[in-house]
Amino acid sequence: MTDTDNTGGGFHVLMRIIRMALEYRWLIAIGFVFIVGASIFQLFIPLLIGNGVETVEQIFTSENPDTDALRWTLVTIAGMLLGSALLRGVFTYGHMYISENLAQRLGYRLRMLYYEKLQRLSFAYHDRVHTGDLLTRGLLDIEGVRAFASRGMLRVVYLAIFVGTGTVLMMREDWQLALISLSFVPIAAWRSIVARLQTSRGWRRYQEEMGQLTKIMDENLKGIRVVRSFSAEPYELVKYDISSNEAFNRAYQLVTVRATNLTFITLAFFGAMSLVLLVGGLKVLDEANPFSLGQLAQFLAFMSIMQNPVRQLGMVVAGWARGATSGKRLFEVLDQVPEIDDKPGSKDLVITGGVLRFEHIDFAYMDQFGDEQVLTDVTFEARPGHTIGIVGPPGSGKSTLAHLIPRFYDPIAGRILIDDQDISEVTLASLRSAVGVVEQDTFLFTTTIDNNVAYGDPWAEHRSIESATSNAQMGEYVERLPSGYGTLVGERGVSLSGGQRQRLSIARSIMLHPQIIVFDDSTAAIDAATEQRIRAALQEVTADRATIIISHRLSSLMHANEILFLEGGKIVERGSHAELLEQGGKYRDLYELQIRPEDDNFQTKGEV
Ligand SMILES: Nc1ncnc2c1ncn2[C@@H]1O[C@H](COP(=O)(O)OP(=O)(O)OP(=O)(O)O)[C@@H](O)[C@H]1O
Repeated sequence: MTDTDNTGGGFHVLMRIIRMALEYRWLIAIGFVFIVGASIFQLFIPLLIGNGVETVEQIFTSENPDTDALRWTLVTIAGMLLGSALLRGVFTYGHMYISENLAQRLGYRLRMLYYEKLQRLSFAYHDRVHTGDLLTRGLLDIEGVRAFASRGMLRVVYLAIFVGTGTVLMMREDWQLALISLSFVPIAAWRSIVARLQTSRGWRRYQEEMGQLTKIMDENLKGIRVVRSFSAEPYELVKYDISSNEAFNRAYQLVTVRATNLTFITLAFFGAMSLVLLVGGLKVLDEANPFSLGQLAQFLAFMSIMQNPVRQLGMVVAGWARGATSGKRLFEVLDQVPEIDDKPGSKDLVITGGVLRFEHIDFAYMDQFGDEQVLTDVTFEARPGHTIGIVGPPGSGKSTLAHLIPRFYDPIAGRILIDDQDISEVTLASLRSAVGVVEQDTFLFTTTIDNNVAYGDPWAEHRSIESATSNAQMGEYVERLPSGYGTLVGERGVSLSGGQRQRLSIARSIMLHPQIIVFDDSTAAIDAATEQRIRAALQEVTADRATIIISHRLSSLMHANEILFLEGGKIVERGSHAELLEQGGKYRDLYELQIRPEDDNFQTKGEV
C-alpha cells in the first residue's frame, strides 16, 4: 500500500463529496422544492412591504381618496405579508430539515465506509499511522464533511436562487438603485475568496493538531500506570498544554479570519444600504422622477432580507474550507488500498491434512526506518499432531514469523503453504479461520466472559464455551465469580490478572478449533504448573493439529517434535530437545542457564 495522496485539491474533494451526496437524489429534489418555495415567499415580503407603503402613501397624497377601499387593500397586504412569512418559515424549516437529514445520511455512510476500511487496512498501515490520528479523522473530519453537507451545499443553491431572483426583481424596478444595492456583492465575494485561501491551510493544521491532542490523550490513558508510577502527571500536563495551546491559537486565527470577513461583508452591505437610502431618497424627492416612496421602501426591505443570506456567505465559505480539508484527510484513508487482501479469483483454503510449510521465507518490515531484513531463508514444516517450538533472543523474529501465517504481513520472498496451497492465493477469511494465533499481549473486549470466549463464533453452544475455558484452566475461576460466564471483563469489568487474561485468550482461540494453532509467548504470564495443566488439557484438542509454540521459557517447548533456534532472523539450530542438547550450541547454553541448575533430569519431567 502506498501513502500517496491521490485525493486531489480542495475543489476535487468538494466535488467528490457532492457526488456522494447526489446519490440521495430524492432528498435533494425535495430539498430543492423547499429552497425554491422559501426563496419565493421570502422575496414576496419586500414586494408586499413596498405595496403597503405605496398604499399608505396614496391615502395621504390623493386628493379624494377612497380611503375605505385603500384601508382594505392595506389589510389584505398585511394578511398576505403574514401568510408569506408563515409559508417562508415552513419552507425554510423543510429546507433546513432536508439539509440536515442529507448531511446525517452522508455522515453515517462515511462513518461506515471509514470503519469498514479500518477493518481491512493492513498491519503495516496501522504500524505507520497513529491510532489517535485515525480516531481524529474518523470523528472530527467526518464531522467537518457533515457540517459542509449541512450548511454549505444546499444553502449555496438557496443563496444563488434568492440573490439571483432578488437581483432580477430589483433591476426591473430601477436598475441604478439595483446596481448600488448589489455593489457589496463583489466585495463580499472577494473577501470570501481571500478568507477561503487564508483558512484552508489553517483548517488542515487545526485538524492535525486535534489529531496530536487525541494521540497524547490516548497514550496518556493507555499508559496511565506508567504515568502515575513515575509521578509524571506535571510533565504530561505540560505536554498536553503545549499541544492544546497550538490548537487554541490555530482556532483563534481561523475565528479571527472568519470574524474579519464577516465584519467586512456586513460593513460593505450597510455602506450599500446607506447609498440606496440616499440615492433612492433623492429620487423620491425629485418630482420629475416617477420613483415612489413605496419603491424605496421595497428596495430597503429587499436589502434587509438579504443581509442574513449575505452574512451566511462567510459561514458557507468557512464550511467549504473545512469540508475540503476534512474530506481530503478522510479520503486519504478511504483511498488506501489494503496491501493484504483477497487476490481476484482466490478460493477458500481446503484443509486436507493440515500441513504447514515455510519455504525459504525472507521478510522485512518496509517502514520509515528502512527495510532491514527480519527473517532470512526460514524453512520448516509443521505436521498435524506435531509441535514446533521456536526459541531465540528478543528481536530474533519469532513473533514476526508467527504473524506471517495468518497473513498479517506478506513475506518478500519464499512461500508459505498449507496443504500445498499458497496462503497468498486463498481467501483471507478461510485462512484466518484455519489459523489461531494466541498473542502475548491479550486484548479483551468490554463484554461478558462468554462473549469474549465466543468472539469468533457468537453462535457457539454454552457447552463449548465452558469446555474451552476449562481447557485453558479458567473454568473453576469463572464459575466462582458471582455472575459466572456473564461477568463483565475489559475496561469497565472485573479486573483480571495478566495470566487470567492470557488463559481467556487461549480459550478464545481454541474455541474455533483452528487447524494450525500458534502460541506466541502466550503463557509468559502463567506459572509453569498451570501451563503444564493447560498443555495436558489441550493434548486432545491439538492431537490432530499442528501446534507452534514460541516461548522464552524452554520448559514450555522442550516437548516439541522440532525446536527451531532463531537468531537474527535465521534458523541457526534445529532438532529435538535431545538433539539440540547433543549439538552443544546456543540451545544448550540456554538450557544450562534456565533449566539445568534446577532440573538435571528433564527427560521425564518435560514429556508432560
Ligand atoms: N511492526 C513492526 N514494524 C517494524 N519493525 C518491527 C515490527 N515488529 C517487529 N519489528 C522488528 O522486527 C524484529 C523482530 O521482531 P519480533 O517481534 O519478531 O521479535 P521476537 O523474536 O518476537 O522478539 P521478542 O522475543 O522480544 O518478542 C525486531 O528488530 C523488531 O524491532
